[in-house]
Amino acid sequence: MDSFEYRNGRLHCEEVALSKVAERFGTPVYVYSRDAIERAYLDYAQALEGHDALVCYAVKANSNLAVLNILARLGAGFDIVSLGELERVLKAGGLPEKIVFSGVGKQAHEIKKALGVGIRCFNIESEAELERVNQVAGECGKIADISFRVNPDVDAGTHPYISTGLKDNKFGIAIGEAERIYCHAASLPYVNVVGMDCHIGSQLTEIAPFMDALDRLLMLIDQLATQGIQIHHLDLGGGLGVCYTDETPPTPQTYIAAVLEKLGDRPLGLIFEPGRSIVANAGVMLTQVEFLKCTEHKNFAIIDGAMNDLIRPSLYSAYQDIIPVELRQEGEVKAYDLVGPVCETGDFLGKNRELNLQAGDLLAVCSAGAYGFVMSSNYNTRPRVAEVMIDDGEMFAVRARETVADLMRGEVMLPKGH
Ligand SMILES: Cc1ncc(COP(=O)(O)O)c(C=O)c1O
Ligand SMILES: N[C@@H](CCCC[NH3+])C(=O)O
Repeated sequence: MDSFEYRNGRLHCEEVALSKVAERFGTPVYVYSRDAIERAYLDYAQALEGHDALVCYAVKANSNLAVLNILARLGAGFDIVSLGELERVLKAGGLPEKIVFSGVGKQAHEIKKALGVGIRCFNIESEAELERVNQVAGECGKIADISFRVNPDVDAGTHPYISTGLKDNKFGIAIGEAERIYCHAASLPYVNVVGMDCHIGSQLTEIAPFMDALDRLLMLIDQLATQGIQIHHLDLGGGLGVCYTDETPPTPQTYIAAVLEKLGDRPLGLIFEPGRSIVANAGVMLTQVEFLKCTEHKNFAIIDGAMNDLIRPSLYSAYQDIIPVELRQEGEVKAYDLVGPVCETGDFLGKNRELNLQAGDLLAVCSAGAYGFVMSSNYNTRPRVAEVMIDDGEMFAVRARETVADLMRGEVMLPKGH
């Protein structure tokens, strides 16, 4: 979290004191650093310089238009999984020819729109989906460039809920069936086989699983060549982990160097789809302590942020650092469970955290730039929070806080007499 540091005991995002952000926009609020996003993207782009390669940011990690626009201006491509994400990327200035479309359940209208704007490639995840893409493309009078997401059956060594490359997972086509399915695709009139992709899971902290998957895919690519099927690009998905607490994931440079070494002089284009490693540590969520509730058994700090604002701790038991926005000299450090106002026992952002707290204190939940706001909900009729971008010492509201009226928009009561 290089962009977030204490200056004279006050947590800053670059030159901006986070207490000022809370004062102006209220809490809870997500705060992102443009500089951190750019540096994380450039780590990938620079490591790939001189190669036929594209970095397609995984929009699902953080789809705020300002985030997408910052990346589009740097020339990034995008990995999307829905029509909504496609519309966002186009609105943010992303180029269709740099978009890859992933996901297990692409609907006909989504495929049609993506074909219409001319995306680069459909990452197909099943034979049924292949048939659908072929049919829709035929109806539109187009030929769709496709890749198959191959499930290499490797253990990514990550949390089971975010592991995707095992044969029990719903994602991709089984590696054992890939040759047959590729041959079938090659016989269809409205698809053009151009690539192969995989994504074995998220928050990987070792290179080995990526390399295992790569070995298996390269063998498959060679096997397909003997059938006359040429693979032009290999898309290795996302998945590179970040440091939430004490993890030491490989840097993009180390990971990419290992990939390039293994590829040698094969004439293969490369695509990466990083999400978390671009935005996680470029953001925090600020929350305020409402009450302290201390008993002889337990100390609770009841905060205004909840599981609906940031669900990772409740959903995956994920650990994210929670640190004070202003360091306090007086008072006493105690172990607190940091719990929100939502009516669920599972509503916590952190447990057993050693903190020196008073009601009214501001806290920053760290590494919240990825899978934070995007996974938030309106549970308990809680409006989704604001998002703020820090750029060059200035704060910009890049998403306004929802109002309760926003939440009721579109709802109607039954008419009288019913
Ligand atoms: C197909 C695909 N690509 C890319 C990503 C982004 O992954 P990460 O945020 O771990 O880089 C995901 C999510 O895990 C995904 O499912
Ligand atoms: N949402 C997950 C990661 C899933 C990645 C989606 N393919 C997380 O918060 O860690």
